[in-house]
Amino acid sequence: MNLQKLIKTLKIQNITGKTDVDIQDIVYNSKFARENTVFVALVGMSVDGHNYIQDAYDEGVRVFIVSKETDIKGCDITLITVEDTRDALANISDVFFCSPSKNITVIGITGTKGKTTVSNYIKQTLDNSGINCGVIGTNGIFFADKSIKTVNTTPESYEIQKYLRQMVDEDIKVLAMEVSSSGIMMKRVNYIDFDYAIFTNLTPDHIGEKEHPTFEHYVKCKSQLFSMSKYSIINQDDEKSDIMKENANEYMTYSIDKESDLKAEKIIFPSSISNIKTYFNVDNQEYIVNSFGKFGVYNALCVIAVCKKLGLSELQIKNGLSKAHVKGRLQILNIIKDTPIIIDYAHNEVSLGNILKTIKVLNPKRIITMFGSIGERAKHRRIELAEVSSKYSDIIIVTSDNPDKEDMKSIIDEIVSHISEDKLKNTYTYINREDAIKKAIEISQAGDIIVLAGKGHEEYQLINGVREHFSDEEQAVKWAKIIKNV
Ligand SMILES: CC(=O)N[C@H]1[C@@H](OP(=O)(O)OP(=O)(O)OC[C@H]2O[C@@H](n3ccc(=O)[nH]c3=O)[C@H](O)[C@@H]2O)O[C@H](CO)[C@@H](O)[C@@H]1O[C@H](C)C(=O)N[C@@H](C)C(=O)N[C@H](CCC(=O)O)C(=O)O
Ligand SMILES: Nc1ncnc2c1ncn2[C@@H]1O[C@H](COP(=O)(O)OP(=O)(O)OP(=O)(O)O)[C@@H](O)[C@H]1O
Repeated sequence: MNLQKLIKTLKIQNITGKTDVDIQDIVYNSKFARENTVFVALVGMSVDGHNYIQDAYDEGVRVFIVSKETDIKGCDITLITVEDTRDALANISDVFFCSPSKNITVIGITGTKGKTTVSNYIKQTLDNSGINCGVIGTNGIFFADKSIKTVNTTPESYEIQKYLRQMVDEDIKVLAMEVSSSGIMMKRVNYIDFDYAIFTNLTPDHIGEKEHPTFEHYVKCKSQLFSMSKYSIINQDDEKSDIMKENANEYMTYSIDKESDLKAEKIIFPSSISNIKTYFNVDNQEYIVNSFGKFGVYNALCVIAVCKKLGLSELQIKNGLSKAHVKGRLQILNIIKDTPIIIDYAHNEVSLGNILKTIKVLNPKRIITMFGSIGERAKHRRIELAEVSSKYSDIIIVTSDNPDKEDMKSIIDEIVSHISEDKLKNTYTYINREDAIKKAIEISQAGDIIVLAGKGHEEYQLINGVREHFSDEEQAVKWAKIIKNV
């Protein structure tokens, strides 16, 4: 594409050098820099992309988009200065891939919890009715027969636009995309033409270094999605629903407790862990969701609301929803007789609390909870997870969960220091997550429920910047076979 065309809608402060040049791709990491590309210098949380302009030049790049002064000189350079390079990256990526979001129905899902579950339920329900749907989110990017791993829940704008283009070209009709607050803050979803925005819920999370400075900032970032979208679907029961409504253009609401446009009634929660189906009615129609707790119903309501808007019949929605499952979300392994193992991505207070509270109602002999907490970020979770697990578990096993460059033992010690006095005697610690899973299985007895929390679908452990292969499911199956002879 000609550079003049690529930057035609960019808000440019200053430009030097020639613009009548051919551009074959866009890069924002010098490691991928090559001839005939534009390098966009992003100011990151760890380093500043402007420091890599020379590296990109050495690799052959001659066109740079920057927001600061740079030392780079040369008569062959085109230097475009803008106020915000993240917004510029989103802008030119949209232009480069010919605005694909205008040719596909885009559903953005935001909220502290439920994004992955709702987006995958939507995909499975639509696919089941013959409407091709793609997903972008924590578990990866999925469309047609493609499955691409993601580092971020909401990838960089360039990647979103690139995969949107591929989806449109592959005749995908709908995209269900998780929109994280960091994604909004980092302008990764700017210039996307959202048809629907779904609000699941909001509680304090992702606050701290490298994320949001305050809860208010987190709320504000989330709420921006609703002004970007044509139509919003909002959880009426959530305390923050008013802020989302204020930002919405047109909206409808869903609920369990308050009055709303789509209210779940006659809810029957599962009475046994071996069959976790929840039944409920909406407008006198019975629906089933493979989940438990109120949150399972809230997630299902999001799916019903958006699928109705997309024109699916009640029967189509019922059929699709009743079959929907998501890897690592309330995934139950019934491999040890009378001792179910639940693998769940719960890694903050709300999600772990929800699961443990719901399990408690099923009256297990004991709840054995294994978890850790991420290194370097969201440090408040260490206190919250310790407190919530102390409240509902009989036995606690604290271990590692993506420590990255932080010392694993000190994270574990910090968690343990917040476990309640009465639960300390029933608390074990293992730096190695495999040892922790082994211990949980070793001490389990018939009637217990084991909860392996935090990693869900993840197939790695992030240690010192390296993703080493690790899967809770694989380890649980392995040690159940060895210890319990299953
Ligand atoms: C803290 C943070 O947000 N970091 C994100 C950031 O990573 P980064 O550390 O590589 O950025 P950086 O190192 O400061 O680099 C700045 C710029 O220099 C460039 N660079 C860097 C090195 C080099 O040699 N050459 C070079 O050009 C980089 O490509 C980048 O453009 O940019 C990367 C690429 O876009 C992201 O993958 C990465 O997300 C990390 C993995 C992360 O943990 N992000 C979290 C906070 C996050 O975004 N989470 C949300 C979910 C949470 C929520 O619900 O809000 C998500 O959507 O995933
Ligand atoms: N609507 C909900 N409300 C509260 N908790 C939920 C909800 N839906 C799912 N959960 C719990 O939170 C965990 C994470 O769910 P899910 O991955 O769908 O949320 P998410 O918003 O994508 O999370 P994250 O931002 O951590 O990626 C689930 O495994 C479940 O324990």
